Amino acid sequence: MLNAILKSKQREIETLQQPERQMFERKSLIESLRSPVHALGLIAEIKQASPSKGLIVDSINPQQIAMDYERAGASAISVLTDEPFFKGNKAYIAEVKQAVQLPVLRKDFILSEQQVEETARLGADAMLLIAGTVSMTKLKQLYQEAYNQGLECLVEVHSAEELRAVLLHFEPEVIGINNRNLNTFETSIKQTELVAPEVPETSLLVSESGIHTADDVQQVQAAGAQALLIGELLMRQLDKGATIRQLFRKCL
Ligand SMILES: O=P(O)(O)OC[C@@H](O)[C@@H](O)c1c[nH]c2ccccc12
Repeated sequence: MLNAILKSKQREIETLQQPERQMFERKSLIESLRSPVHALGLIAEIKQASPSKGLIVDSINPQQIAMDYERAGASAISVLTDEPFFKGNKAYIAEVKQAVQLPVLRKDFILSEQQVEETARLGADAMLLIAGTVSMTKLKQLYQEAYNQGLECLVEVHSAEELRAVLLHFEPEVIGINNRNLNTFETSIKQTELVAPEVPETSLLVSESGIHTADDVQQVQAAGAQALLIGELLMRQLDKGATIRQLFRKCL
């Protein structure tokens, strides 16, 4: 599946036209994650569909969801912008920036410098970089280009091997351990326990995907996660605030 997504993304990049630059006040992802409202930082995601789950909700109002997340004490909003596989939209970035004060992370498959520039123009504060999708040399170049454009990055790995390869090239400020294997879609929060010991002390550690219960949250916190990235569970729940409070109830 990942290969199909990357192929489609390459074609998209070939015809990419730079959008007009949106002007918003930049908000720092890392600063927000380091001063959480709840026991851990929370990146709450706006995601209508995914290749593993299909349609998650029938329709979405990104501004309303972002405001609900903000009120519920989220630290940042993750916005899917990939259309073919996640039913996202690039315009959601500006819509969400207009609606809330939180930093906005662009979630897409960023493979080229043009997309980094596009991300800055769309008004995002930060973007996702996935270690399993490009060479390590390219990953480092994209990371540097992002910071040149004033964007922060969440660098995502799935395995300890991937993380080690990244660390040979650079030390990301924010590291995400994706509990979901993007090739098989298998999700296990044990992945965070497995990989966390190899994350440098100076990097902020985010546990991503498959987090559904207060036990899950307690488990990844014990493993060393400083923040969570949650999509599906929050998208399915009408009362975001109650769901988030429930999730943190077993944390210190
Ligand atoms: O919906 P979940 O299981 O809570 O997962 C959220 C997020 O981690 C997931 O959407 C994600 C993680 N890495 C990605 C890369 C691309 C697209 C999406 C993702």
